[in-house]
Amino acid sequence: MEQIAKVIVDVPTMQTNSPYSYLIPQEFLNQIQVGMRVIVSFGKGNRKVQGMVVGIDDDKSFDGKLKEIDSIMDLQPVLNTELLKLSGYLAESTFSFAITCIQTILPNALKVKYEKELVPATTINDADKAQIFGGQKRLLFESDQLTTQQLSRLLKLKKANQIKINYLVQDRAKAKTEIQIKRTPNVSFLREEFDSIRKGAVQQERLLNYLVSMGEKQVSQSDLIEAADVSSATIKSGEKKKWLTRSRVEVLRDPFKHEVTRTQPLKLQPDQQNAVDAISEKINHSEYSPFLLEGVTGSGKTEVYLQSMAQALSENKTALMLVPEISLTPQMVNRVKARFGHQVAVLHSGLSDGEKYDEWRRIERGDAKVVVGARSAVFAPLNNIGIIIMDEEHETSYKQDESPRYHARDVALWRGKYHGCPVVLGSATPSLETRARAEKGLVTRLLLPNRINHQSLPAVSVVDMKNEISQHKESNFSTELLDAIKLRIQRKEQIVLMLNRRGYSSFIMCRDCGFVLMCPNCDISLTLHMDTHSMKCHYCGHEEAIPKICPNCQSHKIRYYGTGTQKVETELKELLPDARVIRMDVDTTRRKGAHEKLLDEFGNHEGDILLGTQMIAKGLDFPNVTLVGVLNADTSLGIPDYHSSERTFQLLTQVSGRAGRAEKAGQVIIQTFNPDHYAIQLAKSQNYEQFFAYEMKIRHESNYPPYYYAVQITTNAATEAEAAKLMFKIAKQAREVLSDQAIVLGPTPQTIARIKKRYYYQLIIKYKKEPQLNELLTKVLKNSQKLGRNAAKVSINPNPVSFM
Ligand SMILES: Nc1ncnc2c1ncn2[C@@H]1O[C@H](COP(=O)(O)OP(=O)(O)OP(=O)(O)O)[C@@H](O)[C@H]1O
Ligand SMILES: [Zn+2]
Ligand SMILES: [Zn+2]
Repeated sequence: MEQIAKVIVDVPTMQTNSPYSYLIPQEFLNQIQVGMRVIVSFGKGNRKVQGMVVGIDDDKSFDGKLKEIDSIMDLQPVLNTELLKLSGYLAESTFSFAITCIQTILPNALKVKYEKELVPATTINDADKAQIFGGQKRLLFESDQLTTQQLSRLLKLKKANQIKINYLVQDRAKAKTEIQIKRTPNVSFLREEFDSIRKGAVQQERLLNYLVSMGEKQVSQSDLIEAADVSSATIKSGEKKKWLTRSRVEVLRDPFKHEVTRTQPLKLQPDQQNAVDAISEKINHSEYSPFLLEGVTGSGKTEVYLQSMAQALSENKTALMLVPEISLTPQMVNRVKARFGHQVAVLHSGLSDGEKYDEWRRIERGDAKVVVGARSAVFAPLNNIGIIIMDEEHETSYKQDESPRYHARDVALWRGKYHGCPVVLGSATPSLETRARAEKGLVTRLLLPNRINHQSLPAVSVVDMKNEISQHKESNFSTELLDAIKLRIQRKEQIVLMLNRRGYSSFIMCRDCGFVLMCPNCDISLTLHMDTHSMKCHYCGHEEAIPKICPNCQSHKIRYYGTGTQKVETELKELLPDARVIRMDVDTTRRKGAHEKLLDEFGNHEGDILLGTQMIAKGLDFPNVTLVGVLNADTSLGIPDYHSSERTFQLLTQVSGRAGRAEKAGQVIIQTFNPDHYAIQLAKSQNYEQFFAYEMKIRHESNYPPYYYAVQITTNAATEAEAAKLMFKIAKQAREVLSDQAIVLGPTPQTIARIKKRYYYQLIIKYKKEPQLNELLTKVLKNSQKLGRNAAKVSINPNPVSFM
């Protein structure tokens, strides 16, 4: 009998999206399984490539001559049937390569070449053990060093669980340790030292000042450098003079690893109970059912998630919970851990490959029954899923913006169908798509219309900054907001201030000639970073020094523009010298765990004001916060995209929801130049339903999603002409197959027309039903690949979250 394996080869082209057939060698008959990786010869040159077995046929009818599989890479499947099927769905629905989709699902540790070792299990018999291990405890598994006979033998032993295989993943995480500083306990000695330093040694003076006031706690050297504004050389000389001691200390790598105090389920409010009951019924009946949990901010959605997950566990099933960006939601992760303890696996980008792989294995083995993670956690290898939850389902970070361009919501729904389980999409401001699907009855709506304990939503007022500006110029703070801040500080309450920075950044401009410093590789201005004292490009990473004179006209009046958080912080310190400000933005949260640390400080009331960018809008639950201020509501409105009103409304509602969540009532002040805009007016009344109705009307009138589907086609090339030429050709092909109902926008250059020295053109197709479209797009991709490496490239983005 002959067996034929269907193999997806690691040669990313559209042509290789269908599996290739390979003969299974006699030695591997009935040994090779679907989901194992193999080595095969590919193409005319018989290049050795990796491949994934996606099917096995006992069919002998094949009469052509087939190549044999060369070798195997795994002794057991690394992907199960479900995840393999899912990779197929991904490839098809996102116009991506099958192999890229498989790799997206596999953890990194399995992608790169890691060493594997074999160890005998207790069940192995002595003869086998002696023969294979020859008295050694372990054996490196290098399949290219072994004969097919040897491999076949190992496969059999593995199948009988007589050997075990370990992946020796090198931990690639850096920064496991840091240098910490402790001052000498002898403070009077420090005071005397002021006299001994030579005049003008300002750094040493600053260091002494800092040491005298820092207290007994240990601080990291890098924090000290920043806080005291001294160099590491000064610290070293301080060590020589016995002012301080330095030591290397191990720091926690996983910010979520620390133990959390366990919590018990709360007694549910009636609305919460209804929601949990409806979800539990579907869990118990193993029934696929999409839910929209629409609950105002502070209505207790999290408790509904937790108790629904508990229901799944009690039915011996598992639970998957997705959150927008894990580093931004430490509070949520802690709540899940506090309820489910060691059964929880957390997948986040802060983990090293090794740690991720460990968590992945824990999930696969069934040791972790609850998984919390951001977008890619939707591929967690859970078996027997009883519930899938997607918190803040409207967040755009759920959509991946590189290939495969999937939306985690679609994948969650696919897996929900596969496992027969409820999928709960939760939000205070659902995406229009999801809310519209609920309207059509495709999604069941569960409502939490009230805050816990019937605390009212905070009162929101809108301040027209046009009036303010004419009165007292350039300040970021209106009189109303400033007075409100002072009042809270007096009352020892806390304040959250948000600076809306989407589409807006701090740049440098010459006041004499208007020159703006641009990235040499991209069509975008460079952003000023005070912490590194440099100008950076957010797209390609280009970095250069801050110019002191204008490169264009040599004027010295080159100035810093844009309302950066640092600038606001400086102004706050001038206006309210006694207020303690905690600043949270990309600069202060770059280091691992920094985000959580700052939030902890704020939670412990070590700061009065939490000042930050969008990252502070989500999910924070601090009972002492009674005032939320939005400094500039408009910047996200100004973006020429059909989503901008929706984004602005969502953001304002989310951030407003941070105020008055416990006993004390909350207040929100929104500063804007567009006080009459509907997104701002409706955010003021925090009326999601009204916003939904109004925005749907606008989308209907202008033929936008969710009334239409959309697909974005992009070309890029080394010259603008090439990118445009290919785009126009595709547009022509598209117009030939599309019906009259479809609407084609473009071709146009993209908003940022040049990135990393390549030019971008795009075409948007809005459509309702176009049976020929998918086929055309697949063909376009195939053709573009024949053009070769340096030619113009095409990419396709189905249902883009933005048209820009
Ligand atoms: N049944 C309950 N009894 C008492 N307190 C509750 C109950 N349910 C939730 N809470 C508390 O109410 C507060 C708000 O709940 P939670 O943070 O879950 O709201 P949310 O709907 O997720 O809000 P947001 O959308 O703003 O993040 C939390 O401090 C939570 O512990
Ligand atoms: Zn750049
Ligand atoms: Zn100039």
